[in-house]
Amino acid sequence: ACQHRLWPEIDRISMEQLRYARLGVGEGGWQLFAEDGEMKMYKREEEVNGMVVDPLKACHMVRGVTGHEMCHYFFSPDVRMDWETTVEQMTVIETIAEDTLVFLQVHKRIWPASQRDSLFWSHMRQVPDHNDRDGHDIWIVCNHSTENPDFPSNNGKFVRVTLTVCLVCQTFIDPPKDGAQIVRDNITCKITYCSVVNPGGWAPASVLRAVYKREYPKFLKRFTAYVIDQCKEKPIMF
Ligand SMILES: O=S(=O)(CCO)c1ccc(-c2ccc(C3CCCC3)c([C@@H]3C[C@@H]3c3ccccn3)c2)cc1
Repeated sequence: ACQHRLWPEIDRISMEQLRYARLGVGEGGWQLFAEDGEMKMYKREEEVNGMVVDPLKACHMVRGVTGHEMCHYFFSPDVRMDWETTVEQMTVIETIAEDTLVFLQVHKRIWPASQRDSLFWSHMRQVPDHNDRDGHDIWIVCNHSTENPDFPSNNGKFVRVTLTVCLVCQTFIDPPKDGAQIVRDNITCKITYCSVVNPGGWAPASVLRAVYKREYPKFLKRFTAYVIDQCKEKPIMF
């Protein structure tokens, strides 16, 4: 992967997104728009050329899974269609490395907007976390739009969205008493999910904002429930 032409961009954007995810929501005009238990969703209202591109930042605490497990299932193409209900087709068009893939996805049409597709590299990485006492690393998956001459955007069929998404997960362990073995009940995963999606072509602001408001909470709740369900009978992947 390190000699691939995209590697410098992949490395830079992934680390930028890690820093961005770890910034609090105290400053920068974030407004809380959805809450569900431990999950808090914030957005900023932004438009580019009259198109809604509202950045999103979601913070969540999930008990019983590790950050490695959360990122593993988010990254894996094999299980994508099991939890990602807003995607109609998903293809891996390039394998840059075992932790770096290029996806082409066709998203379900959201009336009255025209149907969208997305083409993005996806990179998973473990990052040592210096200021974390119990020494558990941070896992990140970063998805960022890219181009590929074999799959030109606006090929007449779909409008190509551009996106930058990151899932940053940190594992916290509440060690059991008397040195007993760690079980899932002793584990909590702190998730920060950030996303900026540019619709790539005009769509009514009111429709897009309603879609964002409805779809993001559903998406994150469904994904985290899926990971909990997949992991509960399996050995812990730290
Ligand atoms: O986290 S991921 O990388 C997981 C891999 O699939 C990812 C998540 C979401 C998208 C996405 C793509 C298109 C659209 C819209 C834009 C105009 C018409 C379609 C949206 C809007 C934000 C709303 C939305 C949010 C969540 C789920 C579906 N819809 C989101 C892409 C990738």
